[in-house]
Amino acid sequence: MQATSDSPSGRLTAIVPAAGVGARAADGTGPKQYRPIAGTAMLVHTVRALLAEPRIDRVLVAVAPGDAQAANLLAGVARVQVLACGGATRYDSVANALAAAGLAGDDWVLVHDAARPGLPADALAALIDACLPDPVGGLLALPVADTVKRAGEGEAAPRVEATLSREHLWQAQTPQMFRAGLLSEAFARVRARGEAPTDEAGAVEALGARPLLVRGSFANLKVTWPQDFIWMEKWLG
Ligand SMILES: Nc1ccn([C@@H]2O[C@H](COP(=O)(O)OP(=O)(O)OP(=O)(O)O)[C@@H](O)[C@H]2O)c(=O)n1
Ligand SMILES: C[C@](O)(CO)[C@H](O)COP(=O)(O)O
Repeated sequence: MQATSDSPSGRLTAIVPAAGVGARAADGTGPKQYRPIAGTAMLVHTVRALLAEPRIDRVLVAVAPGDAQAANLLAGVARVQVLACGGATRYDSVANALAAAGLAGDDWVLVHDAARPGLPADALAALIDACLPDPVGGLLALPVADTVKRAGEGEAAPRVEATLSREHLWQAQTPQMFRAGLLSEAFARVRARGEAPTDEAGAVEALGARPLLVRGSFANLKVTWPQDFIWMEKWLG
């Protein structure tokens, strides 16, 4: 499956992985990206946040094969295309969408989780401003603010095994923005090693490159647990 593109080289394409099942947020109503938040499906909030940025030329939404919900929700929305190319992991879904996107090596790709509907416009603009002149690209992230504990393994009631230093630690968010050529090369490298990194920066790091860390926002929370919906409802409502 190939996404149609009239983008000249150097343009910016967003890829939204939306093929997860949302096991940690499960409430029996299906994948979390379709659950309403303030009356609108999570995925629609996420796509709107990306479309509000004029430098994004098009948004490719990667859904599981056979999933018709995204296509129904986004039918007729300009600059949006739904691709039934989702895979077994987030990495597979993004890699499949990138392969289908038909991009030139120096086109930019901005990958953003469907599960982060609260992306603020200023954080997205700051990421693009920082990455466009950069040779590597980068990601939104937040410096770790809390004391970090490591728990012991296999315990019914987890107990602290160690307190770790939080110095220099950041929590990765999305979007993550890289040139299509660099990201394809990075994905090929990790695939050859039999790895499936949990974010795009992790793949780029495997090439020895050092992505930029651009300060994100708490509002850009990844909706993961049932209680995250309550907070996101307040932010988006
Ligand atoms: N095979 C997969 C798994 C995840 N994702 C997407 O990757 C993003 C981040 O993943 P996560 O929040 O972990 O979502 P789920 O995998 O759906 O959640 P869970 O791990 O709780 O099942 C989500 O937008 C999700 O839809 C995807 O496109 N393809
Ligand atoms: C990419 C990501 O949002 C960065 O924090 C995160 O890793 C995705 O979540 P997953 O649970 O690893 O799919």
